[in-house]
Amino acid sequence: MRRVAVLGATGSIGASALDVIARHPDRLQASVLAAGRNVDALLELCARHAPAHAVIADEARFDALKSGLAAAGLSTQPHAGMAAIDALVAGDTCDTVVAAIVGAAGLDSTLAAARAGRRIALANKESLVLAGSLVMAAARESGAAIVPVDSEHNAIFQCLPPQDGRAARDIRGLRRLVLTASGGPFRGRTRESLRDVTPAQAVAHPRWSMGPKISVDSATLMNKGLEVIEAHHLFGVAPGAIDVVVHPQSLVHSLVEFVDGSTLAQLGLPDMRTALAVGLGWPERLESGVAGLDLVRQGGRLDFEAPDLDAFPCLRLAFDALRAGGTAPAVLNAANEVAVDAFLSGRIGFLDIPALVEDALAALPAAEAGLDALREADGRARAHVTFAIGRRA
Ligand SMILES: NC(=O)C1=CN([C@@H]2O[C@H](COP(=O)(O)OP(=O)(O)OC[C@H]3O[C@@H](n4cnc5c(N)ncnc54)[C@H](OP(=O)(O)O)[C@@H]3O)[C@@H](O)[C@H]2O)C=CC1
Ligand SMILES: CC(=O)[C@@H](O)[C@H](O)COP(=O)(O)O
Ligand SMILES: [Mn+2]
Repeated sequence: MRRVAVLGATGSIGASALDVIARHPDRLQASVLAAGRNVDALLELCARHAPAHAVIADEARFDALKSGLAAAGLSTQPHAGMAAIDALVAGDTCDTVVAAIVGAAGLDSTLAAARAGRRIALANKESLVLAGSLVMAAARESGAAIVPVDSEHNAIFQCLPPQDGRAARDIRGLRRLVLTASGGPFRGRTRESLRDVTPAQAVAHPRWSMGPKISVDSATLMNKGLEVIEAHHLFGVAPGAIDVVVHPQSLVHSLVEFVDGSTLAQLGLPDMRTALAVGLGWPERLESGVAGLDLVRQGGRLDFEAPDLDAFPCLRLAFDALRAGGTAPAVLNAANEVAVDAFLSGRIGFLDIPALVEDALAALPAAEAGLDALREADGRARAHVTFAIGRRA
């Protein structure tokens, strides 16, 4: 029996992970559920999955969690605070961790899981963007297997022969990785036409149902930029050997090209339960609830086009940050998180997102990247963008 800690249980990935887990009561058990602030949703999940532990990151909500569990007659142990999540992940409560907290807030628990040698089904791409070298080094040292569940990286993981259950690195004969991008809700639009788009329009992803932050990232193409950096760390591939192609149907989840001219791809319906079944079951294949792919019924065509870096400069900014190295990806990520939050709450416009990220990267030059320096760069980028937004108001 694999005991699984689902971090970000109340979110979109959390729901997909718990759906797959519930299909395999003989093999998988949700032993820890962790959420940020949504106590009611967490209590509902506890009633359905009966985990041994439940954590709410917002400490002010501990009493609500505790009394809710007691009122429901559940024996689940309540905890509060981010440190409690890290301690549970590192302790004897689980052997597998679904890392699905959104944003840089997921870094500490991902690192805790990597240091503790857990099998990690990794959705929280921001932890790799912020501190990829450190997370990967910690996993190598402890023996933790990282199985990427971000759909593109999961596709590449399936196309490459995994090494000891880990994402393959230093792959002989590899020419390049090709990440597919849906193009988001604004594919085909000019930069100028994006000036007044609303948060509701930006989160209306054409193919995937996801949380608000990653949906906006898909709309700006920052999601693909973050994924390029994620792929660099997971698979040890240089930025010049990672390409992005827009594929609006989101059926080809990514491709791997070899020096002999072969290209391997993984295809499937756009449903994250497939990637999570791979992450939770590997090397076994688990039934996920996702139907097979009928290419004729899906419209009978697969389209591909180049990304428009003029309308969507975030992808270029991410490549620039990866090439600059050091603290630059941490600055990119933190600036983007603050800008996306401001966009979602109506304080800035859509085109301000790339402008603010570019400004932060220019203002905070890349420095050497130890964990303390990365945290400091993250904090300085947040302060810089928050100040810049305040000045505009
Ligand atoms: N959704 C998808 O299909 C995909 C997502 N990903 C990645 O997976 C991650 C999660 O995305 P998604 O599920 O869409 O996001 P959601 O917004 O749907 O969910 C986010 C989850 O994180 C929790 N959370 C937020 N802050 C904290 C915190 N400080 N401590 C603990 N938990 C916290 C939220 O809890 P609460 O709501 O209770 O506050 C919620 O459970 C992101 O990194 C994203 O990039 C990658 C590929 C695909
Ligand atoms: C499901 C998943 O992995 C998302 O990261 C998805 O890729 C977002 O779609 P975009 O290709 O539009 O960024
Ligand atoms: Mn993805």
